[in-house]
Amino acid sequence: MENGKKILVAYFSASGETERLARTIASATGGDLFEIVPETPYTAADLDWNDKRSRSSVEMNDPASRPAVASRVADMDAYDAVFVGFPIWWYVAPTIVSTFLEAYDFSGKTVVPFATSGGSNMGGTEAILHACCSPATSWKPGRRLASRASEGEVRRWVEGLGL
Ligand SMILES: Cc1cc2nc3c(=O)[nH]c(=O)nc-3n(C[C@H](O)[C@H](O)[C@H](O)COP(=O)(O)O)c2cc1C
Repeated sequence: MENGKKILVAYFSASGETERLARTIASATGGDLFEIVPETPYTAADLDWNDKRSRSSVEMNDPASRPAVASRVADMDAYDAVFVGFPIWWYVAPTIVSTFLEAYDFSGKTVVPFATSGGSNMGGTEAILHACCSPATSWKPGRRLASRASEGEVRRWVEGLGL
């Protein structure tokens, strides 16, 4: 960023919408991108919310589920602020986002959640995700944005965060 803060934009995206927004945030902040890639990719059948037995339904019915992530951020220590993006699944973040947050120590860093969705807002997801981080994390209120939000809209939001 212009103030010299190093930004990471980490995101999970099953069908590309959150990835699009993550790229806009990275471009607006000069941040690095990191994709939270599942060790086992989600198939279309896995994402079927009409099927109670689909992988996403089973995982989201079990808040303790922690789907494995395929790789780690090489140098998390280098970052001052980490944006963490995801699609809203069943009104909250996919549990793989908890896997990601629990794998690092965010003490002294700022974490900013963001999401895309079919219309739902962040809802109760911030409390769930905040609890995955050390109490010494500076947590900023997150935001649901359109996946096609403009760089100007993203910049106005980021400026208001006071990073
Ligand atoms: C399993 C599943 C559950 C979803 N639940 C919700 C929901 O509760 N509310 C909502 O507005 N959208 C919901 N959606 C829609 C996604 O949040 C939306 O399509 C999102 O932009 C997809 O992002 P992605 O392409 O980065 O994966 C759900 C999608 C899936 C696959």
